[in-house]
This record gives sequence, C-alpha cells and structure tokens, in this order.
Amino acid sequence: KNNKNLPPSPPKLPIVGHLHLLGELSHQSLFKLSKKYGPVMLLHLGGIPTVILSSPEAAKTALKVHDLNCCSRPSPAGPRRLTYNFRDIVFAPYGDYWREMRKICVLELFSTKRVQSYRSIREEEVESLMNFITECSTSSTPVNLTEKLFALTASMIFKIAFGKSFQGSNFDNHRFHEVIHESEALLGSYFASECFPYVGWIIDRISGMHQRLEGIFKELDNFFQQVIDDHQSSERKRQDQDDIIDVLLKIVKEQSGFGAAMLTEVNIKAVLLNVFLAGVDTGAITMLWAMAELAKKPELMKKAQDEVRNVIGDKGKVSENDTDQLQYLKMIIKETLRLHPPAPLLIPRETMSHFKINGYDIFPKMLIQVNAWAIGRDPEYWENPEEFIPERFTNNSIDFKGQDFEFLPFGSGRRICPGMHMGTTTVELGLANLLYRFDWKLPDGMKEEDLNMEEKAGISLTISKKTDLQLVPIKFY
Ligand code: HEM
Repeated sequence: KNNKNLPPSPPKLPIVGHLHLLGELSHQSLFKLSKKYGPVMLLHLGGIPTVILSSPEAAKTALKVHDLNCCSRPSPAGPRRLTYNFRDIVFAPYGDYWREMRKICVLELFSTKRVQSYRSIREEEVESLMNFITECSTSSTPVNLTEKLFALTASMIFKIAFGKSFQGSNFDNHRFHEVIHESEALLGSYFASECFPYVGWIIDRISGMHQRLEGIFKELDNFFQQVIDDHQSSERKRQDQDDIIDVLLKIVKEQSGFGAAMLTEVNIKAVLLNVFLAGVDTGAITMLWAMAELAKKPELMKKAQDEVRNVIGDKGKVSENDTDQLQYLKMIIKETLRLHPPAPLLIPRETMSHFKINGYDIFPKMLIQVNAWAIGRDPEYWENPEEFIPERFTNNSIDFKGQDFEFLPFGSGRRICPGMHMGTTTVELGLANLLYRFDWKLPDGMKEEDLNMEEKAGISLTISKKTDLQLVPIKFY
C-alpha cells in the first residue's frame, strides 16, 4: 500500500484519533469538516478508519458504482449483543444469511400487500390519537406532539409485530420508549473494548457500559420470548390477520423460502428488534419535524390544510385510500426528509474490497458513513438549502427511492431501507389527519420565530428535535 492515495484527513490525536472532532451532533460536525477537507474525508474514530462521504457524486460512487464493495456492516459490541450476534437484517454482514433475511423482509414482512394488510391497525391508532386531540381542543390545552407522535408509531408497530396493544404486556408506552431509546444509544455508542484491544473491556465495566448493555438485552430478550411463547400457546385465539411474529413463526415451522440458514426463535427476536428500532422513531421524527416546520410557516400549513380539506370534503376523516391525491402533502414529506433525515448518517457500511472514490483509495474493513443530512443541503443541488420550501418538488422527479443521490433519507443500493413503503404510509396518514381535522396555533405568547428547531444531541442512529413540540389544536372537522 506504499503508493496509496488516502482521502484527506484533519490532524489527529494519539489513541482517540479524530473522535474529539465529533461534536454532540456528529453529522453537523462532519458537515463543517467536509467544507474544509472535501466530500471524501478519512477520519480515525478510535481505532476505526472511517470514510465520510458528503456529496451526491461521492455517495453515488459508493452506493451505486461500488455498492457490492461496501454493502457490509461493521460489527461493534452494542449491535453484536442486541442482535444475537448479527442474526438480524440491519446489522448482518453481507453474505448468504443477510440475503435470505432480506428476501424475507422484502417478500414477507414489508411487501406492499403485507403493509396493506395492516391498514386497519394504522387507521385505528390514528383515530384514537385524533379523539385524544379533540378532547384537548375543547379546553384549548396544548398537545405535546413529540410525545403523542412517538406513542402513535410505537403502538402501531407494537400491534403490527405482536398482534396486541401495550395493555396487558410487560411494557407501558413510557417504558417501551425508554427501552427503545436506550437500545438506540447502545447501538450507536463506541465501546472501549472495540477501540482499545486488551484493556478496553475494563473501561467498559468501570464506565457501566457493559452493565447497561446486558440490562437492556435481558429485558428485551425476556419480553420477546414471552410474546413468542404466547403466540405458540394452544390457548391463543386466531387473529384476522397475521402479525409479524405469526409470519416469522410460519417461516420457522415450514422453513419455506429459506435456503442457506435455518431460522430459529433467536432470529425472530433479532428481527423484532430491527422492526422496533427502525420502525418507531423514524416515522414519528418525520411527522414531528413536518408539523414543526408548518407551525413555523403558517402560510404553508394553510396550503396543506386547504388541499386535504378540498380533497376529503366533509367525510370526517382521511383514510389511506385518500392519501394518493394529496400531492402537496407528499411534497411536504419530501422536504421534511431532505432537511431532517431521521438517520442523518444512514447506517454505517463496511467495505469488503479495494476500490476508489474520487480517485482516493478505499481499503477493505474501512467504515463508510454517508452524510445524507449534508447532501440534502448541498448548494450545488438545492437552492436556498436551509429553507423549508416544499414547492421545490413541484414538477420535479427527484424522489427518495435511492436513484437520486442528492436526496438519500432511506439510503440506496442493496441495503436501502426495505420499510420505506411502511414508513411513508404511516407518515402520510398521520399528517393528513392532523391537518384535516385541526387548525393549529402556538401556545399563548409564543411567536413563530420562538419555535426551537435545534436537533437533539446524543449518540444514536436517529436524531430528533431538541425540544418537545407543543401546539394548541382547534377542531375543524
Ligand atoms: C421514515 C421512515 C424511515 C426512514 C427515514 C428509514 C431510513 C433507513 C435508512 C437510512 C436505512 C439504511 C440504508 C442504507 O444503509 O443505505 C434503513 C435501513 C433499514 N430500515 Fe428503514 N427507515 C424508515 C422506516 C423503516 C420501517 C418502518 C422499517 C420496518 C419496520 C424499516 C426497516 C429497515 C431495515 C430492516 C433496514 C436495514 C436494511 C439492510 O441493512 O438490509 N425502516 N432505514
């Protein structure tokens, strides 16, 4: 590797490398660094060489031209434990096992037909949120949309995965959120044992990281085991539609469509973890930012309300059949995902062979992080990139399906998000009803410019809004 042409790198410190350059919001720190060091930049995070890609061209080279060279995942300690040694989909290394699991995902779990079959669950959960908001509107009480939107997606996913609601389970909504957020933090954290061979494990024990990981693993494992056992009990009543555990148990029983690996209950638990972590926060964060942006720009809120009220008339609620007609709402969702991609650095990839990006050598076992947040703000591609302007998508074919590299909220290539349809269906239904049924105003004394649009700092694959969004609903329908 003597003649290697590595990507540019800022000066680094011994041992920690460039870790100290990552602020509390690493995608923002990386964006700033990329302005100085360019769209392909090499950082050493602990002991791990990491290539940061911050332009559409660089992302395209990695995720399209060389997708096969960089479609594996790294294997850090947090995901290793929580996914039963990578027996899930999100963190499974590229290979036969991942391919088979991905097939199950695409064909069985998140296919259009399967997503459609959960329509009544989504509509019921949205209805129950609308009833709650109606009550608040009678007393002009502000609604904490942050809390309520997370509760909405959590209860939808809970029912879709387990066929039942929180009631009667080990979790209440509050604990469930704590567990999800703690798991996300552990999945995104650096463990000293990975960065510092031989001694790192001692640091992890002293710092409490090891105990945190074990605690959350046991809690999730017990819970998943209990619901799997319930599903296998002879006393269980048949449901109208199969939930995700039913689908996976059938595959385990029949071993159908599954070649290279034999599925067991452990694989089911690992997939369930993915469904929760990938499915709950991403949808809630998108709805939340969309409502925050609209509250800040009431003229856009009004335009969106006029559209949905004209299309739906006095039907009283928006159902999933209606959302295809809501073109402006779809533009709002795209613009929200451009400015606030819930996973701003996507999910890290690991390279498998040598290739080049923009002439720089990339070697096997390097980490690739695509800064989708920075790419969505690239002034070469986006006019007034910091401004929320849904109209920019009028008569514009740019979409988030992984072919337009200036807009990558769901990633691209072999590892593109398989839950895209499920995610957008939920977001469209939730937002359409919020806008159709209520007018929204800011709490007394607050002005549009007072709305805090900062992001919440923390180590997690997903990033939300820093402060809770509280808005006062006024019933319209
Ligand atoms: C607005 C909603 C969502 C967003 C923005 C989102 C975003 C992402 C991103 C950025 C990735 C990484 C892609 C890459 O590496 O190139 C991903 C992967 C994944 N997502 Fe989503 N996601 C959403 C909803 C969902 C839902 C609802 C589910 C399922 C319940 C889901 C399941 C997954 C899975 C299983 C993967 C891993 C795929 C693999 O590694 O092969 N996502 N998602």
